[in-house]
Amino acid sequence: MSKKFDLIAIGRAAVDLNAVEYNRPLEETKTFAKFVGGSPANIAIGSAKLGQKVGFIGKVSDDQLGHYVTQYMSEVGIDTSQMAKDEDGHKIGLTFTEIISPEESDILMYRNEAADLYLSTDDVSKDYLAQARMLVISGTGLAQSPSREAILKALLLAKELGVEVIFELDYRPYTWQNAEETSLYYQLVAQKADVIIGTRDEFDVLENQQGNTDEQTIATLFQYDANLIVIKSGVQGSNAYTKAGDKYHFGIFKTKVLKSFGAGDSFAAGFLYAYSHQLDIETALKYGSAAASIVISQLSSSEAMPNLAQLTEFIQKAETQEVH
Ligand SMILES: Nc1ncnc2c1ncn2[C@@H]1O[C@H](COP(=O)(O)OP(=O)(O)O)[C@@H](O)[C@H]1O
Ligand SMILES: O=C(O)C[C@@H](O)[C@H](O)C(=O)COP(=O)(O)O
Repeated sequence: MSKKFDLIAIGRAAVDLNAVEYNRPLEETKTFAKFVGGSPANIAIGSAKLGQKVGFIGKVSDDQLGHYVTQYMSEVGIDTSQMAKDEDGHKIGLTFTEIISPEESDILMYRNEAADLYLSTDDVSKDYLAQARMLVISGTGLAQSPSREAILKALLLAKELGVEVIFELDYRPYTWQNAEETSLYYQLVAQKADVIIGTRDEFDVLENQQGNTDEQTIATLFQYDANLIVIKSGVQGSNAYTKAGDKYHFGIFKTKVLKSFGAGDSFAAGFLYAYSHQLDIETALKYGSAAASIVISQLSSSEAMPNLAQLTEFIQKAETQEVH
C-alpha cells in the first residue's frame, strides 16, 4: 500500500553557523555562514533532495531563526505541518563549526534549553505517523524530557502501526548527563528498531563499553527487533550486517575534504534512499558513501546534500576513474 511519506524524521531542526574562514581555530574565526542543521533535519533534507516524500516532527523557536528553518525545510519539499513553534520562548539550538584542517574539524553546540528538547507527547500524532513507511529517530532527542517521551511515544506508535523504525544513533555528548543513562535509553530504542545506523564510537556509547567488536555488538542487538545494522568507520568506510548473517562492506569515495562533519547525516540520507527503493545493501552503502563524499567537500551539511542526478553522476564518474 502506498503511503503519503517514505519517511518521517523526528527530533531536532536547528541552525548551523559554519566557519567561512577555513584552517583556523574558532577563536580566530570571524565570519560564519548560516544553514539549517540538526542531524534529523539534515537527513530529512538530504532525503527530500533525493526525491523521497518526507515529513518532520519537531519543535523550533517562534522567532526569525525558527521561521527560517521551517521555511527552508518546506522549500526543499518536506511536510512541515508537524513542526511546532515553542510557545514558551525556548530558542533554537545553534552549532558553530570549526574547520582547523580537512582532517580536523569540530563543532561547538549551544543547546541549553533548546526548543527541540521541548517537543512533547502532544506534538506526536498517531494519524500522522500512520502515513509513513519509515520513522527516523535520532538518539539526541532521547537526552532530555519532554522530548524523550515524545520520541518514545513515536516509537511505540510506529511499532503498533507497522511503520519501520530507523534508529540513527547521532550521539552528541552535550545534552546527556551520564554514560549509564545514555546507554539505557539507547538500548531501549535499539531493541525496538528495525534498522540501526551509527559509528563504532556510538555503538560503544550504546553498550556503555569500549572495545567491543562489531560481531559482539550485532550478536547482542540481533536478539531483538533489528534486521539490519550499519556500522560506520570514517575513512575506513562502512559495514552492514543482516540478521540472516550476511555482511557487506563499502570503502570510501576519495574526495578533497573541506571538513568532516556532515558525513554521517548525508550517509544516512543516501543509504536510506537506496534502502527504501529496495536496492541491494551494497548499493545502499555505496549511495551513503557517495552522499557523504559530496557533502564533506562543501561547506554545509544540509544545502550541500545532492539530488539523485548529482549522486548517480558522482558515482558513475568515480567508478569510471576508480577513485574509491
Ligand atoms: N575522509 C572521508 N572521505 C570520504 N568519505 C568519508 C570520509 N570520512 C567519512 N566518509 C564517509 O562518511 C561515512 C560516515 O562517516 P563517519 O565519520 O563514520 O560518521 P559520522 O560523521 O557520523 O561521525 C563513512 O562511513 C564514509 O562512507
Ligand atoms: O546535528 C547537529 O545539530 C549539527 C549538524 O547540523 C552539523 O552539521 C553536524 O555536525 C553534522 O555532522 P554529522 O553528524 O557528522 O553528519
